[in-house]
Amino acid sequence: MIGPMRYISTRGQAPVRDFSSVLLAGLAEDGGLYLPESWPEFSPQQWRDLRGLPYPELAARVMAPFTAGSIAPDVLAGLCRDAYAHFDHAAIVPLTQVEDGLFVQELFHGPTLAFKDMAMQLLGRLFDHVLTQRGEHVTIVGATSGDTGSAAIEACRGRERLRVVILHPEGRTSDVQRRQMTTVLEPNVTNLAVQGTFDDCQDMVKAMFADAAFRTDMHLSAVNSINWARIAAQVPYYVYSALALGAPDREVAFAVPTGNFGNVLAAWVARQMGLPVRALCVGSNRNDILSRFLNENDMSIHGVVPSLSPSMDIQVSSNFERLLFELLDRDAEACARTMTEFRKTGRMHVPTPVWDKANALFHGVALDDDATVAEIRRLHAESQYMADPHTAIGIAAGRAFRESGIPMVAMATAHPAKFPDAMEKAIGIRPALPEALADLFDRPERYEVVAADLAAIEDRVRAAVLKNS
Ligand SMILES: Cc1ncc(COP(=O)(O)O)c(C=O)c1O
Ligand SMILES: N[C@@H](CCOP(=O)(O)O)C(=O)O
Repeated sequence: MIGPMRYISTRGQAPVRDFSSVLLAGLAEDGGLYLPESWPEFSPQQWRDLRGLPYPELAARVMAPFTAGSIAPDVLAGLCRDAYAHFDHAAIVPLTQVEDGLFVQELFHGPTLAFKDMAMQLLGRLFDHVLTQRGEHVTIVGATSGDTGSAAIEACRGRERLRVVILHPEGRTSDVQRRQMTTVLEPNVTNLAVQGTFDDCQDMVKAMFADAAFRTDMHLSAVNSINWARIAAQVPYYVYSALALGAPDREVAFAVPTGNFGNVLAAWVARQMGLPVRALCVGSNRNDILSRFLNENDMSIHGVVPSLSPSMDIQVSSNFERLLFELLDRDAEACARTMTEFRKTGRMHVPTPVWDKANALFHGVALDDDATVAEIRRLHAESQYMADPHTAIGIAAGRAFRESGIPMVAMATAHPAKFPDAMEKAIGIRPALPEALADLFDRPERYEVVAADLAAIEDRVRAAVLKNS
């Protein structure tokens, strides 16, 4: 019997909540991010008992401590079965070996061809379940650099209790990514192309949450990884691959192409739960703030530059705050102070003992576009593996820190067909979209271009709510 899980904010000034309330709240009222009051731990035998389970069942068992007190275990198991029923691979998250000691775990077998479906397909169903129980509606506002948006739209389209407004940076996603969002014409879906970067979109979302009256009136909720439920739903695939490679009786390491720090944070959560994780390798593109932090203790914002891996064109990685809170021994005041200072000055430099703690586990590697192209080419030639630009960066990061006897699992976060221009540049092949998306470029699009201006964006959200009331 598991006790109810309670959630606290990284900034210490928001109400303590249960899982369902955290799901609906998204961001904490003090601007912080929710995380569990204490970390649930699995014993080695409890890990072993999960070996060989079908993915949906494993996911429900791994997530159960996080939803305890809010969602009954059999309900969660049913939602997980439903969420992963239409993935196009029997294993859901298949594992492939590409080199000696180096494995790739494919997380892109869901409907929008990116790892975001792993959490979002479940979140759509969790929202429906909790909102139906409470007789409520919410307005989801989300920021995307390309993949979160389409996964959220796909998971929420047509759901009666949800309206979804997605902000993407105009002209900074791939055409496939944009069309996956803008060709969905259900009335509960609104797409805004913001004249700015992903960081501007994310700042607009956070500013809407900080506008207390607007937040309450619009019943705002979030599907970005600022929402704890997103992180919780990303933990199980790390468990799945670790168990397949010998955990808990053998250590494993993970390599994760990183932008908003949500995916790699989920791996860190698995470690907090007792999974033997030796190392976490963070791959960045030329927007290399995270690898600069890990290598030089320099988290200074340089401005976002477009790259061949647009989903990682990010400088302010929201989820780093959850790690920082832990690195600061859960001192919420210090965490709030550090984050406020970071946003004011654009720089963060943490005390050396804190930085050392991060470095004991995390390693950072940055690849520019030329190195990314070279890595895609190398993988294709030497391992006959077709990696999209994000995945290639993760694999390169993993190779840089591979240790003998410790399997390194690199996360394949998107299908190469989402980035045909980059793939053509690297290997001369434009990977075809799967059948379900074959006519994507013939479908009509609907979106509005807006300035990165809070009042203008709040107006569009109000209009979307009115349309769907
Ligand atoms: C394909 C792809 N890879 C990697 C990332 C980075 O993941 P995270 O933001 O969780 O660090 C993203 C965006 O989030 C993505 O869409
Ligand atoms: N790369 C993401 C950016 C948002 O990340 P999230 O995990 O916080 O939703 C995207 O593709 O939109």
